[in-house]
Amino acid sequence: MVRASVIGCGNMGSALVRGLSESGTHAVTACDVDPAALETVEDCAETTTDPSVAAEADVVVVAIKPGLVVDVVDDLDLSPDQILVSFAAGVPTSVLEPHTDATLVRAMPNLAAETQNMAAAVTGETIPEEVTTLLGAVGEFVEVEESQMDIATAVNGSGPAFVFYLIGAMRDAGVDAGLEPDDAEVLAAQTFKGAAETVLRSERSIEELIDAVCSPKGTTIEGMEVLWDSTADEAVADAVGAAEQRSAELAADIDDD
Ligand SMILES: NC(=O)C1=CN([C@@H]2O[C@H](COP(=O)(O)OP(=O)(O)OC[C@H]3O[C@@H](n4cnc5c(N)ncnc54)[C@H](O)[C@@H]3O)[C@@H](O)[C@H]2O)C=CC1
Ligand SMILES: O=C(O)[C@@H]1CCC=N1
Repeated sequence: MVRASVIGCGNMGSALVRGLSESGTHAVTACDVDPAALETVEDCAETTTDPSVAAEADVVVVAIKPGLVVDVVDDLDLSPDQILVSFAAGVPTSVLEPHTDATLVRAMPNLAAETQNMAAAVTGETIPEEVTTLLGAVGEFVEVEESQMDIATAVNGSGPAFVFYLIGAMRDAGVDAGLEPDDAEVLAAQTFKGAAETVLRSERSIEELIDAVCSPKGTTIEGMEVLWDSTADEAVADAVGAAEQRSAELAADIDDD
């Protein structure tokens, strides 16, 4: 079994550890300097506060804040037969490459790794099979150019927060009109989940799917007219654009250091 380690078991790293544990595809070592972070994953992985133990894995994933990742990678001292996967937002491959002898892959994951529903973007000249296997074990991934990583970071890395917001808005509308909060949350969240699954599985375009929900003179078309007349799409585009810009700024900050 491939040995994988996850260094940094905060929000993102712990989600990956839990998802990988559920998949059963890897022997996982979870590493964090904070024992409290390790407690959250102690049921699903070997845990250690010692990075040199995590550095023995075949695939080493670093889920460390962007400003710390270079120093952490430097200290790992990995060998050319190992693979290093960086999840750090806004940290270009060119910045990390001089600090490791391992095959380096930059990826942008998201929190849904935990439920094996992650959407990830991955970039690199050739993506080793060990990495596609790992990412595939916890969701779907697409290969992109490194120049597309800032926008991918916004769409799929930050994206879950934007979708949580939209689910909350749908829930609140239901509650305001008389649904119980718990019921409204289930209905809103399951509707997003079902709609997303439909988009992924269907041959039909999003426009065709909208059309399929809109019965002639029915309820949905009334709501869609409101959305089409609104600037909701612009607000979503602005949110994605702001996150993309911040990803590019992180890269510039790291270049300045
Ligand atoms: N939170 C998210 O949804 C996503 C985060 N990312 C990226 O993942 C990385 C981590 O983000 P979060 O999990 O949100 O941060 P976080 O702050 O929740 O977790 C970072 C963890 O790293 C640990 N850590 C710090 N220094 C360490 C060291 N030297 N050795 C071992 N562990 C160390 C901290 O104790 C903490 O538990 C960032 O680079 C971020 O850009 C990427 C996609 C999604
Ligand atoms: O907000 C952030 O910077 C990280 C990267 C993508 C999601 N969370």
